[in-house]
Amino acid sequence: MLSRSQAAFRLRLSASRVSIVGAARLRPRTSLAPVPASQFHSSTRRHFTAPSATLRQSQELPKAPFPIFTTVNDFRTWRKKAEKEGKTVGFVPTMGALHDGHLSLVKASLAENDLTVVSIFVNPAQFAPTEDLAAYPRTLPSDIEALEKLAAGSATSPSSSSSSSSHGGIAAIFAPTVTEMYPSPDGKAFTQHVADQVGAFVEVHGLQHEMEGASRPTFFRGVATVCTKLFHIVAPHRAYFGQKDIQQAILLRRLVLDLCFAHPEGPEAVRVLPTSRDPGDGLALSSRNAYLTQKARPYATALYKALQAGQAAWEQHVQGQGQERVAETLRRAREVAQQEAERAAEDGIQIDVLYISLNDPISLGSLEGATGDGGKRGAILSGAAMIKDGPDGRATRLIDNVLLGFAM
Ligand SMILES: Nc1ncnc2c1ncn2[C@@H]1O[C@H](COP(=O)(O)OP(=O)(O)OP(=O)(O)O)[C@@H](O)[C@H]1O
Ligand SMILES: CC(C)(CO)[C@@H](O)C(=O)[O-]
Ligand code: BAL
Repeated sequence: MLSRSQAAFRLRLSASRVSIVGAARLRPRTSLAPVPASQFHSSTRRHFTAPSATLRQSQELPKAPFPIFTTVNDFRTWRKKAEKEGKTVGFVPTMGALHDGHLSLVKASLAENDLTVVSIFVNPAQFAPTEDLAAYPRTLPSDIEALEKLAAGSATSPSSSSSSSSHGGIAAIFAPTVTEMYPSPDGKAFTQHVADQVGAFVEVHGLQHEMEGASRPTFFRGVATVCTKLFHIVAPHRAYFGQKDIQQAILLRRLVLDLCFAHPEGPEAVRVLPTSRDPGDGLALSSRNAYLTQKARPYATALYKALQAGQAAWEQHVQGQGQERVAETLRRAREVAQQEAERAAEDGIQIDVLYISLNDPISLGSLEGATGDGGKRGAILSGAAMIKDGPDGRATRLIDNVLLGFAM
């Protein structure tokens, strides 16, 4: 948790204009329509104003007062300067399409660090070939705008001309290309087919196939791999993640512990912030919520309602035997999920609950039917659901969780 004293850094305002370092094909987008990952950006141009057609288009990008680096080398040059100046660096890895949940992580980083780096990279390695890599929202201009607004709100004093200086603490965006993150000396394009991949990949055994991992078997391999790369490149003192992706956070803490990462500085430096929710109905904010139709949106809270019902059962059964409490928690959550799915179906909205699971917060092992202490050190009640507007509608995959009897 952040202490007040840690939050007391004086943040500095930079008046410099946007500089997209190493960026070429950034293009303004006004909707969430899909853009192929390869089109997002490429290679080596050094200045925003370079006279290529694609760069001219990119002048419509909001004028951000922090640099946007697309190459590892350019980013490292900046990072070395920050190091020399003795600045602490907080890091918020994202896949873009920023919402208030992401911004809550940025705010936490601003409060604890001199400089904050945000990465925006839709990581192909964590998407199975059947998943939504191509359709994933890519909204760089509005992401920059959101960060700029946030920074302007938190700026407290004018900056120096230091090259690692920041605007309200937001110092840099790292938005690399796929080839920058997955270099290919043999010239082969990155493949999402794990069996055909060549090169170094990172796995966290025992944690990567539970819960979400059962439903997305190669997901955490992709996350651990990209976060290893990002941690090496950004070299943050602290990194910020959301509870919404609780398994990811737990697995990354274990990765940092087991592989002796110096940056972030140990598992506790992997900060986990509470899930930001829609203030109206509690739906967990998620970039994928943009896929929901207007008609489906009110039903998207089915999972959260189910988890809340499970949480209430957990709290009511404090005196029960471990297994009784576990069973009742799951029974209630699944019952409400079923009721919510039936209610949605009456209105033509299809909800498929992929799993509702109760797991140990350290081993991530399932507590269901287990002979252990039935959640004495707390439990994660989590789930995933597909929601579809009509039989031919596009499916939106939602996840959510509540923490029972422990905090991150
Ligand atoms: N509602 C939220 N509250 C707090 N943190 C969040 C929330 N949603 C996402 N995050 C965190 O933001 C970081 C980047 O997540 P990501 O860019 O994948 O966004 P997302 O909304 O989770 O997208 P997706 O639709 O892919 O699940 C992760 O650490 C994630 O846990
Ligand atoms: C951590 C992450 C940025 C890695 O791609 C992603 O899994 C996410 O956004 O949660
Ligand atoms: N935050 C989770 C990213 C993903 O679903 O790929």
